[in-house]
Amino acid sequence: IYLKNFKTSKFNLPPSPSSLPIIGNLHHLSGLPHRCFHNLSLKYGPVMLLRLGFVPVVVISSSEAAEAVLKTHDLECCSRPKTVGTGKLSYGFKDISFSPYGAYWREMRKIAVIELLSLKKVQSFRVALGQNFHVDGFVIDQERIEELVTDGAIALGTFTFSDFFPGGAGRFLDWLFRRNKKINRAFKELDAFYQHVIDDHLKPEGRKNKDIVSLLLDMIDKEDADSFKPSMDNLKAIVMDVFLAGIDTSSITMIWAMTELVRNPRVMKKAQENIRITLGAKREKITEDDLGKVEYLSLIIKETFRLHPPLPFIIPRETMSHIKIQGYDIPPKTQIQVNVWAIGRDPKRWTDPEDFIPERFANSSVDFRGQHFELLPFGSGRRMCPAMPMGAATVELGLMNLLYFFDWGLPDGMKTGDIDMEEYGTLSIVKKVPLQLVPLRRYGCGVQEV
Ligand code: HEM
Repeated sequence: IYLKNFKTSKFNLPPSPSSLPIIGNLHHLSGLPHRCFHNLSLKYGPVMLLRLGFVPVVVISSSEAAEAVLKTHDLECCSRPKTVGTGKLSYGFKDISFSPYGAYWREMRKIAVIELLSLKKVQSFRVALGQNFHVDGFVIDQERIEELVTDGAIALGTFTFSDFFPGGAGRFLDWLFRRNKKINRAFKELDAFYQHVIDDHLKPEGRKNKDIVSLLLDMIDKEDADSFKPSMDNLKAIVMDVFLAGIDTSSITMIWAMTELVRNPRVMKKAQENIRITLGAKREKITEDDLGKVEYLSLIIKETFRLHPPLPFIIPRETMSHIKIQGYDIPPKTQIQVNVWAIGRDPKRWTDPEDFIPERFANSSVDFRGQHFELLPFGSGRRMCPAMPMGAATVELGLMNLLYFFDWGLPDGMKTGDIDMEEYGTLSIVKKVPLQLVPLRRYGCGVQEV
């Protein structure tokens, strides 16, 4: 498996006059791919070609090239490549995130945007999952649920040999090295969990809950012949999207935000002062009505998304026809990986790119809604995250609660310099060593030592 400078690839028309240097054998490249490709892009440019087996993969690492893919050529780049892992966990591409572009995806996405993921549904979604965590007799408890989110996200991002060597050879290697084992195990447990959630909703008292699952069950029951009728597999596939794409991404962002705040006491202090002054003393509760009130918190969230986008490569795209990106020819069926992590740390775009400085967004119109290609945590274009308002609101509400009600410190003997920043994961990137914080004082209704 070789990584080549894209300029030297056979896709480049007219052919590049330069020779065909091989940058390196993948075995010699160390670190997680988003970091590794960031370093390579600084040397070789923002558009690179990677060959994985028989599959050409183009890696994009600048805001200009990302704009060309996600805006100028959005329609030609809005399908998704199929992998064994995504196919298995999405019940044969019956979800929204991994289904190829076409009529089926359009139908599912419409339902998601109109019915399921609008901001007013945040509350009902939360209640639905909360109830189902604690049903007696079901082996999956809160702790296992948390692990399942991680295992599922890892299975989605796991590559098998068949993904890059289609046909018998790939299948044989997968069988030999048991590459599908983890994917199948995660699928089995997740499927049992979704089934349990559905069974619970089918009980008379469960149907009263107007949440994402009961909405889909209502659609299955509908007699109307003209409207789209999801199957049980559709339903489970969408619950998979919500469960893995939704929960994982928001919690990862909150953890990285708290990590950066503890490492940067000046920012933490300013954030808490801003939140407490804006919301007033003696609050018992902070709710959705408080969203958008604290300007400095919105800067912190942008800065967290810049340095730690939970999906460092947005979900991969696949070209559907021939396109040209910055003068390079890219044929159909090429996988495109947009490295938003690298774009967020591009030294040409950001001053002191590695430092956590929320103030860089003050007096700036740059936000994460898919119109500014230097900050793309939710992607952009037709396949952009349909739940962006819900995802951003969940992060803001979580942080506001943590920062208003508590002062935070590190466990005894630990200094800010000791906080481990290592990352871990395949599709979504989490903090490898769990963040440990100690609540020191409680605010609201009088200050108390904890
Ligand atoms: C902080 C929170 C979140 C982040 C950073 C995030 C990020 C993303 C990204 C980068 C994509 C791919 C976009 C592209 O290809 O251009 C995506 C797609 C998607 N996200 Fe999110 N997401 C978040 C929250 C959520 C939540 C809460 C849900 C569901 C409840 C959700 C459901 C989806 C779905 C269904 C897709 C696939 C869209 C499609 O392929 O048409 N996401 N998300």
